[in-house]
Amino acid sequence: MSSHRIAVIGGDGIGPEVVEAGVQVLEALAAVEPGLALEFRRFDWGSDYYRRNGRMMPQDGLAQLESFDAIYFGSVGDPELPDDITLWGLRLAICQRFDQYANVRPTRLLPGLTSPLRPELGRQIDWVIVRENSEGEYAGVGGRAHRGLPIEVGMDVAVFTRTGVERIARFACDLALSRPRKLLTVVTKSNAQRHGMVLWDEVVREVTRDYPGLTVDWMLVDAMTQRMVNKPGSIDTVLATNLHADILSDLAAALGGSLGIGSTANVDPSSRRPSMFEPIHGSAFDITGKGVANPLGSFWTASLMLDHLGEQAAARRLMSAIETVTGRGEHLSPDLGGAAHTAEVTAAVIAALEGVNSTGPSRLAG
Ligand SMILES: NC(=O)c1ccc[n+]([C@@H]2O[C@H](COP(=O)([O-])OP(=O)(O)OC[C@H]3O[C@@H](n4cnc5c(N)ncnc54)[C@H](O)[C@@H]3O)[C@@H](O)[C@H]2O)c1
Ligand SMILES: O=C(O)[C@H](O)[C@@H](O)C(=O)O
Ligand SMILES: [K+]
Ligand SMILES: [Mn+2]
Repeated sequence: MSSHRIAVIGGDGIGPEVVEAGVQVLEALAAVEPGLALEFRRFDWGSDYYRRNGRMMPQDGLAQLESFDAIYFGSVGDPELPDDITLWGLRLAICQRFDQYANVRPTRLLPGLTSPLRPELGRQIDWVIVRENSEGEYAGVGGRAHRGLPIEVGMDVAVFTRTGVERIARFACDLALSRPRKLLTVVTKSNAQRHGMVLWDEVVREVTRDYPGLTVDWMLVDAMTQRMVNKPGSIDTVLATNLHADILSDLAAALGGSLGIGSTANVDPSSRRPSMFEPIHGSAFDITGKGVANPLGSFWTASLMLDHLGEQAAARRLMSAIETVTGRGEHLSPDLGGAAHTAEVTAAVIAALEGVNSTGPSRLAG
């Protein structure tokens, strides 16, 4: 039985809190799931590492990660450091250099959770957002000049390449086709952005022609937000640019109950490099260190990681343990309207994994 080697990068803020909870859950899962073996190696990279070393990860950081089967990630971002330094120094450095160009963000209203939408609408949420994860508004192309002068300029150039659009469109079409509704909504803003977004439209349209079994519709990104709120049941798989999908997926997670449950897979579909799995939220400075961060997003992404590693039975078992806990509603964190701490939610999911009846908050609090 071969063991999956997982690089663990908790990062900053609540990242280490939810990722350590996730490692506990994965270790408990490996103990009960026949044939599942996981090996974890932790990397203390992030903002504290930056304060000590002047960089977010070592110079050979990517080389160190390359041999792992997957990366399990928390978040980056620190109140004392510029967000662009932290994000580009760690998360984007990994996503871009490992060419994890497909970012997959599922949202479903889990049993027992309450959507801020009316109940009949909330129940309809079952989406996967595919985020282009290598270029677009996050290409990193641009610059600053004439600093401090009245003519100072700052530019971020959104970059769309035929190759980049084509490969993510194919990925989204394949994913949409694998889901029962075979429905893809393509998000754009080609009314205002008349070069890159028009190329996006043209190339996506060409690719969708190869998928006659797929129903495809198109939305401008602003109107997409109201469709998510007003007609959630009309949406299944969504393809959007790097920035548009970043924004839409926080909205999606919130509509599904909380940003704390949003999960994501940063995938290199060629499998040449490890893919990276993380909750979609950030460092959450307002709750860091309080022990109340919702770990369910990091558990859900752990399930995505298992699925990616070919461990479908284990992935399903973890997901159903998460759903057992949300369905019972006894161990929900404050963002979901409960009072449970991270450790209690974690213990409840572990108990559900082991098939043990959870006996209530007091025992699990210990
Ligand atoms: N992928 C990443 O690592 C990533 C993602 C988003 C933001 N960030 C960074 O994180 C920092 C903070 O960003 P922000 O405040 O815009 O977004 P955020 O996601 O950190 O927090 C937004 C709000 O959601 C709440 N929240 C988030 N996750 C939660 C959880 N698991 N349980 C309960 N509540 C939760 C927070 O308490 C906060 O009120 C910034 O430095 C930003 O750059 C990093
Ligand atoms: O823009 C960012 O900070 C990141 O994309 C982050 O928000 C994410 O969703 O991963
Ligand atoms: K994150
Ligand atoms: Mn985001």
